[in-house]
Amino acid sequence: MKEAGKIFSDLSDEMKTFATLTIRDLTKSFDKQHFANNHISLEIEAAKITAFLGHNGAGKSTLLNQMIGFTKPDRGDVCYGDISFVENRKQARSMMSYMSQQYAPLEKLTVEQNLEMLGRMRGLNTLELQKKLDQLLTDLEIKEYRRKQGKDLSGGLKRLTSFAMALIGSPTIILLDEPTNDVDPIRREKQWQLLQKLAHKGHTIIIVTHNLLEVEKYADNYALFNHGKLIKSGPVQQIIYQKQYQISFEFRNKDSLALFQDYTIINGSICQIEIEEKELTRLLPKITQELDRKNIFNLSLTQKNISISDLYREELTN
Ligand SMILES: Nc1ncnc2c1ncn2[C@@H]1O[C@H](COP(=O)(O)OP(=O)(O)OP(=O)(O)O)[C@@H](O)[C@H]1O
Repeated sequence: MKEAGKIFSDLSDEMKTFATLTIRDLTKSFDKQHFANNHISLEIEAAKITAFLGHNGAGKSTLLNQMIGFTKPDRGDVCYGDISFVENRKQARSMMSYMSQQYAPLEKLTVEQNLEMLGRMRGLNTLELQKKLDQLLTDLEIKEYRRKQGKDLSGGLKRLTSFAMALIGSPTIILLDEPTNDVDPIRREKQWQLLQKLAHKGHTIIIVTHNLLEVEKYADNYALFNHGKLIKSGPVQQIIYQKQYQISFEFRNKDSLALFQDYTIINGSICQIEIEEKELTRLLPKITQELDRKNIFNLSLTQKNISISDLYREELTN
């Protein structure tokens, strides 16, 4: 097993040595009846943004809490390369930053004092600290609020300060629980752009979010959870490139619809079927046959790409 401190001390600001974060059989029950996390196994790539998705109560925050070591798993492990974060909680916390759903800025400290505190804890010297702090405030367009105390910030500005606190000092692994909530559309874009920059440098970014449009636009990978279980995971682009076809036609005789399993009837005379690309070649000849028998009129075929919202609905609604 590699020495725990070794990988971390090797990392410079422009970090190059990154490992996969491996979650193995992670299980947690708070009441011995329901699983908040139910035997989760997942590999999280370095240099990527991975979005954790799922309904309220699906277990996403519990998983983050176990990764950083705030919650002890009943079983399982989280490993960064060869380092077990469950066995080395201190190590986990020195390599990770965590932005929780609750606001982080201390109320009596100003925005910059909050950031300075975190930057110093992560080992930045005065020069580096000022540079990073200025850069973050500029990138997030919150420079004008730098001398405001935590208690005087709006909800969105608290969220942005918490976000900057998670990023300052460029931790190797960054865990973010709903960081774009309450934030205006322009600054949200800035948040995602910052995360993409960090991912390009090799950082592991994990973000819990309910904003599927943002996931589609900015995240590399997704993991979908339901009732404590991991349902599906993979690259976001893999979903988007799956094609689905929508066939619709006008029918005279309902008997002709017996050919198809799932269809929707619109206005009593139009049948609509959604099929995947691989099903298209099987179904089209049948439909054409029906056309020949003059039961089907006005056939139309449209192609649509599947979005992450389609996948979410398909997997999580019955
Ligand atoms: N400290 C705790 N004590 C008891 N139950 C808890 C605790 N933390 C979480 N839970 C329960 O574990 C389950 C998962 O909660 P969790 O907060 O991880 O879900 P989530 O996916 O992050 O939800 P949301 O999207 O609403 O933030 C829920 O049933 C929740 O009530």
